[in-house]
Amino acid sequence: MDTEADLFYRQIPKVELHAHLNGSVSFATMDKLIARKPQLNIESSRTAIHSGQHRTLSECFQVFKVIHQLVDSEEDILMVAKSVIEEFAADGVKYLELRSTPREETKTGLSKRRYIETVLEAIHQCKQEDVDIDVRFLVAVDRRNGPEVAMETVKLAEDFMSSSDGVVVGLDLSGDPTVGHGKDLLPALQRARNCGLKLALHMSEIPSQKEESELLLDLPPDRIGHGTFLHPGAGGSDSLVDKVCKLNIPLELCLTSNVKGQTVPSYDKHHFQYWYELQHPCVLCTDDKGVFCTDLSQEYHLAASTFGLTQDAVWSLSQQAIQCSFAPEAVKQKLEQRWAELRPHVLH
Ligand SMILES: CNc1ncnc2c1ncn2[C@@H]1O[C@H](COP(=O)(O)O)[C@@H](O)[C@H]1O
Ligand SMILES: [Zn+2]
Repeated sequence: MDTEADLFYRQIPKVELHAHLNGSVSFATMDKLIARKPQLNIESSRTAIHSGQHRTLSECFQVFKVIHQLVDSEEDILMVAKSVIEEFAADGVKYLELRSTPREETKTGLSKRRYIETVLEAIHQCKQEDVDIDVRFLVAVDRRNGPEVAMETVKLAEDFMSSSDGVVVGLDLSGDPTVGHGKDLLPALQRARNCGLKLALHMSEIPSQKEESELLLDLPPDRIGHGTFLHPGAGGSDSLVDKVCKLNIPLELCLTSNVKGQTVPSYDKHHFQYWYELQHPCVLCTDDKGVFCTDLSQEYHLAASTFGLTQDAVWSLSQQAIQCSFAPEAVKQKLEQRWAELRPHVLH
């Protein structure tokens, strides 16, 4: 273990822009949830993919189903959200955009509105407790649930955008990419865009989504999640790459998630290299730090060691992420200032 290098990656201030709440639950929190619900008889080995292990992407979605059984009440969501925020802060994340799919649970009387309110309450409590991190929220649309639910979710997000004091900033499109087609969700996404919600869309996470990505890019999104198969070398096209470049749409890249989920064969084949060489804005993210057993420091470390990035380059990468966030300009400026102050303490 190279502990000095580990320290460097932990010490750099970081911005996390792609983190699914229920995929980010740590082992420690998972153990608490399992102990709360012994009747479910769930083993902790079913809620995470450990080092060296791989799963197909569809197996990853089975893992989320298990986690959703464990997180099904206001009490659970509050605990999970608070712990996840504290863990990101402890890892040196200064600005976090958390995303989550509002769920209704008849068993516990949870409504989608209460779901979002509870996440916002967790964010509020962390702020009150002076946890050193600025947290915003993206309401997530699970593509599997179809156009009506997507529209209903957008309307909820709209309500919260105006009532949450700037905490709800955007909309995420995620869920199993093999299910449904983005064209059916365009009216909902268009509406979200028109009312001022920022769009962070999972795109081309699997090879068969070329046509869908063309359509989604015409919205256009404000950020792209993964984009693994956009470029010609991966079966995408020049036209897709040209659109992304012309519109300068940042990519959220999640190395461990893609390798463990087997959409990328190995770290050195990750599309980070392609886009980084084009000098396109790339933001390293964790996706699901709990499920994939990682954290943001580790993702920076992995990118640096795989692609030979200098400490200066790593610093620039983390700093550039500020401008890719959905934070208001004043917050971005404060973060830039923070980075400038910390630089001499971290870079030698
Ligand atoms: C691995 N790649 C991925 N691709 C697509 N969607 C993903 C994902 N990882 C997570 N999610 C989405 O996030 C949900 C879990 O968090 P929340 O319950 O919303 O907090 C999953 O059910 C899925 O919809
Ligand atoms: Zn994701």
